[in-house]
Amino acid sequence: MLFKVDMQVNIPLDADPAVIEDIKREEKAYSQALQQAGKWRHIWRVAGQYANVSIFDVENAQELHDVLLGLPLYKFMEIKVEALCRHPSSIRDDDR
Ligand SMILES: O=C(O)CC1=CCC(=O)O1
Repeated sequence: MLFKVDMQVNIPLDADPAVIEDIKREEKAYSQALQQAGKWRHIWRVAGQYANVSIFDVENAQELHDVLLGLPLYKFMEIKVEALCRHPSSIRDDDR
């Protein structure tokens, strides 16, 4: 199943910069491993915001839930999820 996920990151102003840098490093590794596995299909920065728009390709909503709760930055995020389905005009074979 494909899902569009909007992630807005809100780091508290009083957070320890060294701790946050560690979490961001973990976040990058976590995200890139899921991208390599084909689960996190796309990630784009939203211009002008500390936010991204991502497309996930997972088995079901439970798997997406588990992936999102595992994000190292999860506790600093506002997350919005929308389920996607194939558009009748799509020419892509891998859209489901
Ligand atoms: O910077 C972000 O948008 C948060 C994030 C998600 C995956 C990643 O590597 O950074």
